Amino acid sequence: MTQEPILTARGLVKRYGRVTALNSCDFDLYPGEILAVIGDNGAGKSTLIKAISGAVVPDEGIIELDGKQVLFKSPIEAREAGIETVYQNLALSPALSIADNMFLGREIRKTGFLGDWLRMLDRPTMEKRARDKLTELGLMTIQNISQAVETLSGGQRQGVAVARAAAFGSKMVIMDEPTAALGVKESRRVLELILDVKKRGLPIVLISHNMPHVFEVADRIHIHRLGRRLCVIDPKQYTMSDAVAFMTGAKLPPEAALAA
Ligand SMILES: Nc1ncnc2c1ncn2[C@@H]1O[C@H](COP(=O)(O)OP(=O)(O)OP(=O)(O)O)[C@@H](O)[C@H]1O
Repeated sequence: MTQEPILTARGLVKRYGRVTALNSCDFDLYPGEILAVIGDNGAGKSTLIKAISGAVVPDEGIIELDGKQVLFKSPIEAREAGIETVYQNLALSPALSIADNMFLGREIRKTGFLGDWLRMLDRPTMEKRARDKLTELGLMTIQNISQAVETLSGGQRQGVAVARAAAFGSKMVIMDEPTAALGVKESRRVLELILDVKKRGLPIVLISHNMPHVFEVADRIHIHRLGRRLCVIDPKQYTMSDAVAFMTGAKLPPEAALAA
């Protein structure tokens, strides 16, 4: 890779009592790429993602965003720095509308007294921005912006969560198992959405156990094993069974992948 990474991590360590969830873990995300993170259950993928997104503060190690060292003490700090995460449980409020969900926690207030003092929301602006973003991502065909999220299908909800992340993530978007709870058709739509987000220039970290999905969309695959990055592979040069063999320790990755 000739470009500089957007985000790098070196030597991350996170211990939970006697369990070492991250054991001197390195990580690199480059501009414009979809980087999949795969690994066995308990390998430490979620902990790595939490360290990058501010949900967990590592005990040791360095994270740099755009070449500057960062230490996020909360997900809000990571969000403010441009790192958006779509969690498995989506963190949407079912009873609220699509527009309200898109702006959850970052509502736009009316200007002047009404907003500053009465905390009144600028709903028309929020609805317009939500509509624009969903249209841009090809999601407006299925949704009415003031519809409650609880009336949407799983795939549509995932769409709202991804659109929200794409709308606010200025540096990168992290997606934790975005297709895990979805049917075949809905998964397809979400994969297309991920590719759309990439086309718009945002790099994506995709954590997934679904090998066909990973091999379909990823530019590079970070294989995580025993709390650290074992290797990074190009999905065009390896098969799914190679990836699983590296992940489980059945086969050692070649030197070139280890150095990646
Ligand atoms: N909050 C916590 N308290 C104690 N131990 C934890 C905590 N979070 C994670 N761990 C432990 O850290 C290790 C790594 O867990 P992590 O969830 O990061 O793995 P993972 O690769 O995401 O697994 P999975 O694919 O099953 O979600 C595991 O042994 C897990 O039990």
